[in-house]
Amino acid sequence: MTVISRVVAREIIDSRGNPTVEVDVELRDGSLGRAAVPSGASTGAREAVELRDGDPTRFHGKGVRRAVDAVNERIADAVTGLDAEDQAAVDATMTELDGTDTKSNLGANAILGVSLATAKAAATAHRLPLYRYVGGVDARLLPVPMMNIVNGGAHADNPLDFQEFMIAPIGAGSFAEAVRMGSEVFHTLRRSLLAAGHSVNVGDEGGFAPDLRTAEEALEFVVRAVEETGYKPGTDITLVMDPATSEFFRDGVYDYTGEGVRRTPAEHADYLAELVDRYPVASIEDPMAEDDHEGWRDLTARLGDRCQLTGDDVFCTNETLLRAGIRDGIANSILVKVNQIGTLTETLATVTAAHRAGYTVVMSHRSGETEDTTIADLAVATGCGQIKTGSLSRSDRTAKYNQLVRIEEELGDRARYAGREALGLRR
Ligand SMILES: O=C(O)[C@@H](CO)OP(=O)(O)O
Ligand SMILES: [Mg+2]
Repeated sequence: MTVISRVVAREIIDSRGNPTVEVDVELRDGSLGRAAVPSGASTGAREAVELRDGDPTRFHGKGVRRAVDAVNERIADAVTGLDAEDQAAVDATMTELDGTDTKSNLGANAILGVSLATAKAAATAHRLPLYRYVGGVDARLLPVPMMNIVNGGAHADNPLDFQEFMIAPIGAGSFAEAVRMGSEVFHTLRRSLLAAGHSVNVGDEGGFAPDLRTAEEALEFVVRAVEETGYKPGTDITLVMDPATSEFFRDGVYDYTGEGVRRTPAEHADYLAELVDRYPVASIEDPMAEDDHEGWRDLTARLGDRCQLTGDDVFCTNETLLRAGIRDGIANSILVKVNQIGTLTETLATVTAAHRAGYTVVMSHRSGETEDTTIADLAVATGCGQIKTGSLSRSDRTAKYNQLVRIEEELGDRARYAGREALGLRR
């Protein structure tokens, strides 16, 4: 009874006020799956293509009517009658219909909406929560949240060159406790920023966007907020950064425009190593730019045994790019974003390839999000042990944290909180 009987897409609004695709997949037994598609701002060059209309008279050219039409007029016909339980077949049907390597024909936003809604519909038909339908009986590991409390880069209009400064409550006893700890630090930070005369307006992912210039200034504020809240930096709560360096790697140098400094790849690596020495930073995402493979290799050899180095733009959740990186000694971890690759099947294949190679996996949101909480379930389903889904002040972000609180409650005694081991932390 898990045969797909109806597929409908529509244009909805995301957390930045931009249009995005939402898809309903209905099965013959009446089960409904609904999924909304996220969207990035600092995107990797090799991500699957998000189809936008380019018509300046609607949504300043950002409309997704073409992607919605692709679902309603082409994908719906192709997948109606297929078994929603056969996720791989549904996803393969769409990628074949698309016919390109980048999903630029139908749009990765169109394809992903159908892919995720199909899984959700099948889960509903089986009366299973999504995390258990996808992950099976062993899906009971709650991820360490990486909570983004200071925003910069492409996600805010302050001068900070680095995009994200996060806290990860590795010492919590449960996910709910991790959320409480994060929320407490968030409010302490708010007070101390205000006391120092800074704005406490927030950026795209809900972290504060104060007028700071250097990573050191941001890290000082965050470490102090952790301490003032009563937690031990590095033990109870560790720090995570996403400098999103592809955004400021130009002509072979790292161009810190906010700070007013240009660093060669070697100087930039020295700088990151210094930050790791001076602050309890356990994980850095995109420390090197997507095109700076040499820099990536050198940094991995230099810092990889004491810091999680997570590839976002460099891998784009793409199994082929990941395998090349594994072969070349790039990174020791991968950020996984469903819309970078465009189907659930390919996402899961990338997670499996990473785990087989001993790479850690961080499930991630995009800077443009909706109330959809699929990634919370996927973090538990894959047992990856880490999720990055923004701050504690916007519903598009808290929706994921709250879903994980519910999952933990539902699992009861079976739930385990990933804790410090999830980041590959041995020290
Ligand atoms: O760089 C990132 O990791 C993401 C999410 O935080 O940002 P965006 O969705 O803008 O690519
Ligand atoms: Mg990133």
